[in-house]
Amino acid sequence: MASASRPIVLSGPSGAGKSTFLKRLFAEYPDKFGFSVSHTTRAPRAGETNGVDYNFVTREEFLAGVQRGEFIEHAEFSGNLYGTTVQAVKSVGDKGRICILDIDMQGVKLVKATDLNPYYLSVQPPSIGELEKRLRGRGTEKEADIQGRLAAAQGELDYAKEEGAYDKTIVNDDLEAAYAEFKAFINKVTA
Ligand SMILES: Nc1ncnc2c1ncn2[C@@H]1O[C@H](COP(=O)(O)OP(=O)(O)OP(=O)(O)O)[C@@H](O)[C@H]1O
Repeated sequence: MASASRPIVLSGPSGAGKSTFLKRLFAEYPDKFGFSVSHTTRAPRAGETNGVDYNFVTREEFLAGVQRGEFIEHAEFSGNLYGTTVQAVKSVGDKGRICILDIDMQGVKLVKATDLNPYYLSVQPPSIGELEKRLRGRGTEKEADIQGRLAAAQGELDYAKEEGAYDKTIVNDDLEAAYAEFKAFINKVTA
């Protein structure tokens, strides 16, 4: 299989800079990457298209897929099921794009149990103190939520230290330098 079709898993603590990197990457390469389309049992909202915004399915269809082992992960939020199938990730590659999965450590472990064979990339803050500063600076979370993210961050960093957990780790200290390192890795594995 051509290496260009292997997905890329991007992980690391909340606030480490994953979205910042991806925003820049997608702006630089608008046609090269894509995200998988999730499945959901919630009803489509006005303007949403099946297969584009979500794969809209019934609860029965969703649960049958789970039974068949088709989902990488799934969860229930306010009465509706949401999840990602292995096929949804493969479909991105079938359309000639490289699928990027922006997921946490639990997600990484689940992806490792599939046959997707992605590259695993960890983005890390220079320190927990700096991470806290950035999360506060972002201003998108309430105090309790920030504490939860900081508590989870240590677990993410410990997991990343395990042998073979990631193919590459980038410490996002100076943004320009870190983004350059990120881009170089992506370009190398998608060349
Ligand atoms: N190198 C950097 N130096 C200073 N601030 C940064 C740097 N990289 C990112 N930031 C800022 O830190 C905050 C967190 O970054 P970002 O939202 O990209 O994190 P994330 O890993 O995507 O988090 P989440 O998993 O919660 O989506 C943002 O406000 C961003 O602008």
